[in-house]
Amino acid sequence: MSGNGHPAGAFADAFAEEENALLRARQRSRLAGVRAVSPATGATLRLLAATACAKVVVEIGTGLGVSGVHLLRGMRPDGVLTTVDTEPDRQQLAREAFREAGFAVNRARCIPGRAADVLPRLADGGYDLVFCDGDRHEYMRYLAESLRLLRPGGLVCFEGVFAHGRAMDAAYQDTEVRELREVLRAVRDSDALVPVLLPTDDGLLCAVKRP
Ligand SMILES: C[S@@+](CC[C@H](N)C(=O)[O-])C[C@H]1O[C@@H](n2cnc3c(N)ncnc32)[C@H](O)[C@@H]1O
Repeated sequence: MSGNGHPAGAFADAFAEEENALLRARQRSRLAGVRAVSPATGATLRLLAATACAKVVVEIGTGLGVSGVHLLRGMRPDGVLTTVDTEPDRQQLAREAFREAGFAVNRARCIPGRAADVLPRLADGGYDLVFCDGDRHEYMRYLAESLRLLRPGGLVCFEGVFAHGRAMDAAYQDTEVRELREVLRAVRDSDALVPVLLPTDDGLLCAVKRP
């Protein structure tokens, strides 16, 4: 059963049929207690990276590399993934996953640190896709940075916006849920973005920056 507990989600995960390097990275994530994107979410990221012919992608929240392998699979063969995480030990294992998946070392640039410190150092308007899977409390900040980082026609994606069903249940009013609702509203209502909320696993909010 997939993370959202729906049989259709489990079917979509099985359809994604992950390779051995991904299965190993997923297993290492599980053992380390780090939540990785579901197979269907990974396949969605791969498709979006391919659709955008992505050459330069930013990921916030490297984890142990599951989403990174999916993104790299969809990107152009000369594309570079810049991936940020506060935990260098996790990034070391992510590098291992990229290597096992057959990607040359220069395809991924792992930057240790807090996204709020690292993102302002990245160049304006040059990125094809920004994938946000770091600190849920910082998603509004990631949105502002993404609008600056993305080229016209580039994509931003936020993982986990359902907060395991809490975001859509008015009974929940904790800070994280309120902040996620704020991101959902901001993306939906932005004149600069064309949004969609995909019900894969824990909710993947995506938007294209208007040219
Ligand atoms: C859900 S995991 C990422 C999983 C990964 N995207 C995958 O699917 O394999 C979230 C990661 O974000 C990192 N993180 C948390 N707060 C962060 C921050 N403020 N800046 C950068 N990374 C952060 C955590 O260390 C953790 O590895």
